[in-house]
Amino acid sequence: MTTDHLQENHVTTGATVWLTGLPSAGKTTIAYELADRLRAAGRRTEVLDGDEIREFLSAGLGFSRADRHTNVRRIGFVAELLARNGVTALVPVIAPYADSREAVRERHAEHGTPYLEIHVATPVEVCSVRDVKGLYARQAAGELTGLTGVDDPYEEPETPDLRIESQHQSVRESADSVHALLSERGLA
Ligand SMILES: Nc1ncnc2c1ncn2[C@@H]1O[C@H](COP(=O)(O)OS(=O)(=O)O)[C@@H](OP(=O)(O)O)[C@H]1O
Ligand SMILES: Nc1ncnc2c1ncn2[C@@H]1O[C@H](COP(=O)(O)OP(=O)(O)O)[C@@H](O)[C@H]1O
Repeated sequence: MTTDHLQENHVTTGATVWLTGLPSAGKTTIAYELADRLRAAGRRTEVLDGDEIREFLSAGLGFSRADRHTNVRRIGFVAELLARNGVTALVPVIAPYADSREAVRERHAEHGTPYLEIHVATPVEVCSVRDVKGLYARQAAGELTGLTGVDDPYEEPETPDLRIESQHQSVRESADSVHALLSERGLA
């Protein structure tokens, strides 16, 4: 018996798509828009939402460098497991430190699992106006410290697979560009 029928018009390879960027950059919005499309096309897809992960898998972790590193590595571990088993894992998580992102990339490489890094590169000036969760306002009011991109580091990816300037695009266009990249790589 051959497995040719599995290959015909049907992508069976999973992948991790990590959307990194500042709070309010557009990571979550793009991830859910893309998830809808991939599911409509019959792909198995999961969004590993940062807030949900922090409620369950990473309960108790804060926003220190060490805690963020632990959080990102845990999420990377789960994403790789999903991706290795045919799921497209979409990860809208800040991941502010280059070494944490590199650890996740290496883990995927060790297992031969496809990994794409998307930098949602919306400038802090735009993010702070969007301020979806009111974090920038709280930081400005002195009610919060250690906000990524304001008074906590964000190490920009130097060579992402794709950079999105969401301030110049609609949500649809941003999701299109990630979808196109997945298709180009034979992953959608
Ligand atoms: N101090 C500080 N800095 C940054 N972000 C903060 C902070 N406090 C709370 N939040 C909210 O938590 C979300 C970031 O957590 P993540 O698990 O996605 O990111 S990471 O651990 O920093 O990689 C992040 O979600 P997004 O806004 O979707 O990026 C914030 O809503
Ligand atoms: N091209 C775009 N891509 C993604 N979000 C956009 C875009 N243009 C405007 N937005 C808006 O920016 C906000 C981004 O919020 P969110 O996705 O929660 O950000 P993050 O997950 O990065 O914190 C949403 O209100 C969304 O509608």
